[in-house]
Amino acid sequence: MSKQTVMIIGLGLIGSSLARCIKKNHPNVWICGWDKSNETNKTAVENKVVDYLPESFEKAAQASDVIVLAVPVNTAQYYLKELSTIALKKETIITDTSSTKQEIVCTAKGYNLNFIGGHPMAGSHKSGIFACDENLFENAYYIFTPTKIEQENQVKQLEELFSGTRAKFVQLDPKEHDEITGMLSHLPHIIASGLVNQAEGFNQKHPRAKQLAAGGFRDITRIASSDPQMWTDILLSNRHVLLQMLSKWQKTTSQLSFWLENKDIEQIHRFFENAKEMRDHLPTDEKGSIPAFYDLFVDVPDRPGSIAEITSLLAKVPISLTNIKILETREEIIGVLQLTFKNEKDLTTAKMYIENKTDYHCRLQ
Ligand SMILES: NC(=O)C1=CN([C@@H]2O[C@H](COP(=O)(O)OP(=O)(O)OC[C@H]3O[C@@H](n4cnc5c(N)ncnc54)[C@H](O)[C@@H]3O)[C@@H](O)[C@H]2O)C=CC1
Ligand SMILES: O=C(O)C(=O)Cc1ccc(O)cc1
Repeated sequence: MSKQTVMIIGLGLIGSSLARCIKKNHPNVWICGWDKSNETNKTAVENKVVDYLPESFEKAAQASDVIVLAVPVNTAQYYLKELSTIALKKETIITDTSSTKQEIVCTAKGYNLNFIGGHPMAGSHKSGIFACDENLFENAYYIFTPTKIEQENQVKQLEELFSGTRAKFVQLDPKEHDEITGMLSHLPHIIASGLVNQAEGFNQKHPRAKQLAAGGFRDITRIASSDPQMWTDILLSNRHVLLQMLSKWQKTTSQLSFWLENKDIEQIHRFFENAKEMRDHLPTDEKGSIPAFYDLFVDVPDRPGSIAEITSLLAKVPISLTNIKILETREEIIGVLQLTFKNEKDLTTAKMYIENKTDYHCRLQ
């Protein structure tokens, strides 16, 4: 029997990370990559993210057992149309990674394609192949949106193929998927970007504000650094759901204005109390739709080599440090080192190590 062939269209953050996950558990699967960017294609082959780049899109699609669309939402629609004109193998499964599901599932149905919508609910504000991370999906939810009972077996095949993601596979109806992600992912992106935009005007009037931006503002606006084109596509694709959510959000802000005008202490307190109650009971040990980022902030003193001291100290400990960033927020110190870990255990171990072996001050926010 010939090797199973998987074609991945779009080798950016999600496509390249998925390719690595497939290879991890299925080294014999033959992965063929297709991206519009020559540089990305070159990087993918050089780093063995994919096995080969075909010359003919049509021939590659015909030879594939699974085709993964890991391109922007609108582009995925275009590829469905292309694939509908090609005589694929009867059993070939087409899946995607798009952040919205109703539109694409409907398009695929229109073309009578053997399509199973997919959405790994993990990612990053980074994009492109250089952000490739084979641990990106670990413990995150990976949603499939099959629409026919007969697809059950094919969902199992995809789960097996993607088992290297170590994600938690779940199934949702496409409409429910878009409502949930609208609430938990798309609306938060709108609000985060709105806050940053509002602060931009404010900063012009108060130049020192930017320097002081830290803590809460930084935390809740991280996702505003995401790719603008990707989010334009997502919003337009889920516009019906988001229009309803934005209208509800407007009611929330009007309500707050009203309480403030009337100095309604009780209502304002209840507003924060409700939110705290809900937030405190969210699961914390999984990525889910609210990505878990385990950050440790270390105040770095004005001493040469202090950053190197911390990083070399952590290199001796078996923990997974996923990101290091230097934040300059206070004038009396060089800055604050933001260390991001994969999980809470690693964060706690690192904090203990730094506190035991140095005199640097560690904070969780
Ligand atoms: N970034 C994230 O955190 C997540 C993104 N998604 C979804 O996954 C999909 C891919 O997102 P990312 O990998 O983050 O984006 P990305 O920007 O990192 O990668 C997209 C890739 O598609 C390629 N591409 C664009 N147009 C193309 C075309 N016409 N033909 C071939 N290749 C083309 C680009 O060159 C790029 O390499 C999107 O639909 C996004 O909504 C899903 C979960 C998380
Ligand atoms: O970086 C973050 O916090 C994200 O929100 C990542 C993300 C982006 C798009 C998705 O469809 C799912 C997850």
